[in-house]
Amino acid sequence: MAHDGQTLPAASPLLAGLLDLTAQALPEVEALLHRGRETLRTWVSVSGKVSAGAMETHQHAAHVLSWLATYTEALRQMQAWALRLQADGKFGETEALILQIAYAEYLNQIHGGIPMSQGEIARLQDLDLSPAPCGAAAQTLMAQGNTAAARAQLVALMRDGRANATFGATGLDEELEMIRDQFRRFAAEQVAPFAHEWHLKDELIPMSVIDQLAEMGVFGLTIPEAFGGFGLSKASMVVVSEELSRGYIGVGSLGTRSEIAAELILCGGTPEQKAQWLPKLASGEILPTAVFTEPNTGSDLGALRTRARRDGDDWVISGNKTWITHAARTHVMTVLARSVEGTSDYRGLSMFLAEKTPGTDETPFVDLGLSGGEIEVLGYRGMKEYTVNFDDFRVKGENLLGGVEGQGFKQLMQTFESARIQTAARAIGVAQNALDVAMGYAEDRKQFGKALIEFPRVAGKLAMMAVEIMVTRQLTYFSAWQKDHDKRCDLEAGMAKLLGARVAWAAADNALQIHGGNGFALEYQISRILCDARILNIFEGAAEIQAQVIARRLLD
Ligand SMILES: Cc1cc2nc3c(=O)[nH]c(=O)nc-3n(C[C@H](O)[C@H](O)[C@H](O)COP(=O)(O)OP(=O)(O)OC[C@H]3O[C@@H](n4cnc5c(N)ncnc54)[C@H](O)[C@@H]3O)c2cc1C
Repeated sequence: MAHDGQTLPAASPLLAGLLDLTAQALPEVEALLHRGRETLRTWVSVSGKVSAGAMETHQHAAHVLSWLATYTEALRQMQAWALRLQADGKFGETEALILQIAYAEYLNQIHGGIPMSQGEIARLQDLDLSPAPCGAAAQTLMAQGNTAAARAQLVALMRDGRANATFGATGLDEELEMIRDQFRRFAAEQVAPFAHEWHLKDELIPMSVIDQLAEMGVFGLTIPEAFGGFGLSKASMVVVSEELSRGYIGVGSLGTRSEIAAELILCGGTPEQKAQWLPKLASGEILPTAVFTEPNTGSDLGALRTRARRDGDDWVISGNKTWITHAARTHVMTVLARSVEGTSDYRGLSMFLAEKTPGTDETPFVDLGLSGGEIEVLGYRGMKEYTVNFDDFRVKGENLLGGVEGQGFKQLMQTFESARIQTAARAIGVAQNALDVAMGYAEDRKQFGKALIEFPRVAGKLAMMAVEIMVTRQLTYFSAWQKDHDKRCDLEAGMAKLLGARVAWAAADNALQIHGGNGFALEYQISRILCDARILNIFEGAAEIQAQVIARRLLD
């Protein structure tokens, strides 16, 4: 039944006039953000410009601002989602409870402290914003929105709706939901039953799975039709990544490298490079890998030291790279290396499309000038990570991306929006996977004569997972929508990734807690999901770097 936010049965935990309350609370948060931004601006400005040194001195405050901005955007998108659903007659009780709990919880956290990580709380006083005035609507939401009764009712509805793909309508159109169904079925049948064994045995995802994904068009989803792709939206890429990651993060991440390589070539490649590489990337005939990080250079990529020098028509690359995912099977490496003599910053970097002979698990590297080995890891297995050493490794002259030197860092930055949206989608998938298994366990396991899900502390965890998953979804879908409409979305994509990583980790940790001792047993899937969730805060811009980038953009 559609819920109009005005009329309610007497015993409902829903607040009367919910959409009016949220509409009134939102501008207050926006005003708070505005004040915080101006405060930070005065702290970090030197001669009217943002000073990098001052930003570092005030790093904690800057990151508080980033989290405040992320929560503000999340609440804005939740309101927009609710209004769209209401207009379509789809704003039911589940969606209303999710909106209400999200607003209540995030408003309370904004005023009481936002967890940036477990031990680091973003407080308004860090931006000289305390005490913040709060209107009647916000006060009502904060006091009566996220109640035990609201969480219990949401979980009751979730139990009734377990067959549904998502808890609460996503607000996406029918075509995207059909894509979701297709990939959800695939993940449930071909991925989820095997993922834990691949993880425990540290095996590469079978090529048969990759071949099926290629047939389903995963690698060419967003590549234009003119280059052999499907030319679909980034929103479709989000839905596919969500559902594949819900089966297993390794499978949901197979497309990441293709997405990065395709974006690099689409944005920065010559017409010949586009014609040569894009159709093969789209079909999955070639699997790319991203080769950026070095043992001494991770977050500060601009400082990397791997060298590329001209030798006749060719380039010759020397240096050590690390943490290269799926490096064994790859056919082409997008390598960031320093080609401009006498430089030590991002301006001297160039991007190369370095061809590699695909290796095997036993012999990952067979080409002359290329060596390396597997890095054993906690989670995010299935593609494996490798050190890759270049020792006078030859790359054809025509494989310098765009045919111009010194553009590599800029070219890479152009891929950040898509890569971060895709990583946020992976985080949603992992969080949803955690919720799925936790809910199943909490239904089946009995203590004190009842199913665990009957206990408020257990149900409350499940409710908060569902709420935060929807919040991250809406932020991610918004970023994808912006991207699909040619609007700049680095800020929103960064926020979605930042929040998504925290939400996935919290969901996995709480899901493990619901499993009690069994959650600690390798045999149970949740042990894997916890390890898989942990990576999301590290790669594609570590949480601290993401917050730094967001803060810097907020001051533009
Ligand atoms: C499983 C896995 C897969 C990966 N796959 C790939 C891949 O395919 N290709 C590739 O090129 N790379 C890959 N990476 C590398 C990944 O991108 C880096 O690990 C990441 O960029 C962080 O770099 P780092 O590990 O060197 O950490 P560091 O840069 O050393 O950072 C360590 C910590 O310090 C913090 N920190 C650093 N600088 C600052 C600052 N200025 N202010 C505040 N805090 C700061 C960071 O946020 C982090 O918490 C992968 C990594 C992992 C673990």
